Amino acid sequence: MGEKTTKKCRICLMEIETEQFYFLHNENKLMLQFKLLDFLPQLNLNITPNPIICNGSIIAYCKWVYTYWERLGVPYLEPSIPFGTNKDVFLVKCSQAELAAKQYKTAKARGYKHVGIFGFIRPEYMPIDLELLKHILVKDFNHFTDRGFYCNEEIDPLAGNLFVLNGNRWKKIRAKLTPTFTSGKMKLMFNLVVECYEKLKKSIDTERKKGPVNIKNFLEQFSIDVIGSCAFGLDCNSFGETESNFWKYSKQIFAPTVGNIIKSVCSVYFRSINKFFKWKIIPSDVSDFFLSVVRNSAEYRKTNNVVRNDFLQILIELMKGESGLTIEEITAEALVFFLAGFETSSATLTYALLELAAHQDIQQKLREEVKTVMERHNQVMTYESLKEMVYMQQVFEEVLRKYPPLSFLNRVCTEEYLIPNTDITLKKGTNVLISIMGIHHDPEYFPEPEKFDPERFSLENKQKLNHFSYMPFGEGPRLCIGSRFAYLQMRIALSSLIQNYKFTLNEQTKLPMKIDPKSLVIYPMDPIWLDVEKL
Ligand code: HEM
Repeated sequence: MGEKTTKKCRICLMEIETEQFYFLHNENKLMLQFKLLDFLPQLNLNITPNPIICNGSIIAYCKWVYTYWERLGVPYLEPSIPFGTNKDVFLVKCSQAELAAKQYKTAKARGYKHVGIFGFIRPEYMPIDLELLKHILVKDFNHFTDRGFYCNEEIDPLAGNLFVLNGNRWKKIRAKLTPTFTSGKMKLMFNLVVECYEKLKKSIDTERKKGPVNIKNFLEQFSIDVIGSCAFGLDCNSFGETESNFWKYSKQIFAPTVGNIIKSVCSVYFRSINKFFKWKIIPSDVSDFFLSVVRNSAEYRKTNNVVRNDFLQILIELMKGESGLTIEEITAEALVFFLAGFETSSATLTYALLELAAHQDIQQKLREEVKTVMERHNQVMTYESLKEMVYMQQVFEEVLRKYPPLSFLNRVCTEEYLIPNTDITLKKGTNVLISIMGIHHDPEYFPEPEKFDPERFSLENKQKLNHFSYMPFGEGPRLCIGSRFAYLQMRIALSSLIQNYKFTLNEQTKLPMKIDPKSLVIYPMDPIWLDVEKL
């Protein structure tokens, strides 16, 4: 065994083995270290602390921080040292989505219009009142332009993507990418998605003969194929026997390893730690893989005069001209289309099939609509024919209400902000958390929220909805850029599946379904087993 290296704690001056540094060392001390890293450069103090004073002062410091919202006059939820109000997420008892929804529900039940919470020792603000939401997301957007994630484009170029970028950098890239998602561009990608669906169908056909199908896996593979084809110009062969590199590296980004979890937590709550250690969000081998895929595809297309109707082609075009994007920038965007689009779309399709299997009457009604529209179009599926499937849209809207894949929105206060109709000022740097799941499950807006009922989104009922009570794709200038594409692939898959197969719940499916507490997107923890009968 090699020699163990040690590191000296900068607060209590103890020697600790490097690999155990984060885990065995007292968490509280670590928290204070984190916080001091934020403040030390500004204070310019020469501190020589000792362990006993350190422990006591940490607790005192946390207690003082936890009076933050009280001092500001904002009602708050009771925190505990050192997790703040995030304890259940950290003990992996529930997902961040469920916790935020619970916090929303508690605050609403107490009649609060907004509530203060704490991510460790960082105060976070959660608006409850829909008018406040409207201000933060739309009317006063210039005070909340960023999500507040850490990103260092110099050492981690692929992390500098649309989802993470801040301020003017975000504005510039968003303006360049917006034309990528027009209806015209979506139409051009239609056939690429249909090709991926054909592979899904073939593979479901083989699998269903063997017994119940774990539908979640199949829809994941379909989504990977779609985005691999459209954003990277690749045939990912996710349904193949051997594991493709694309599948392997993609999974690596989402893997809930201890390292990934620490980095993600720090990138939201302790940004200065990421800055200090120069941590990369995207591991080097993953970055190298995606960069080489995009570089090779771009060069191949240029040399062989190949033009393909996909995102990559549009991104390659954006490299032209003086202010054109670099190869790193276009790779970062192709990658974010994948990261933001893969699990969200596959989770929505999975929940749709789960609900349809549990509600045979809704499944049959949807099948009849698909058949009628297909007959009207001589059995030819087109971009336009899919849009005629009004009930299917209602089904998706209800699925996205009940299971919003990205179930909370992040913003950070980028300029001091006077909360409307109060004398309370939010400080620059305050994190804002909006619980979409909480709002979508609020009986004031959606009576009997646990009931799956696509009629909520009939033309007539939709008109009665408060716009800000339903936002599965977010709201304001930072809303999801890829919703059209998500709908394109989801409509193609669902209409074809429903036309060809009947889905029923298999007894192996555990209900009520549990959400994976380690996943950021609300994702089923266990497989969803369905019996699939060919029609
Ligand atoms: C059912 C599928 C999807 C859902 C529910 C969803 C939901 C969301 C939500 C809630 C946000 C945050 C919006 C906000 O902060 O206001 C977001 C942002 C984003 N989404 Fe999606 N999304 C989906 C599919 C996709 C797809 C397919 C793509 C790309 C091809 C995509 C690309 C993005 C990007 C790039 C952002 C960041 C936008 C920005 O900050 O300017 N999403 N999405």
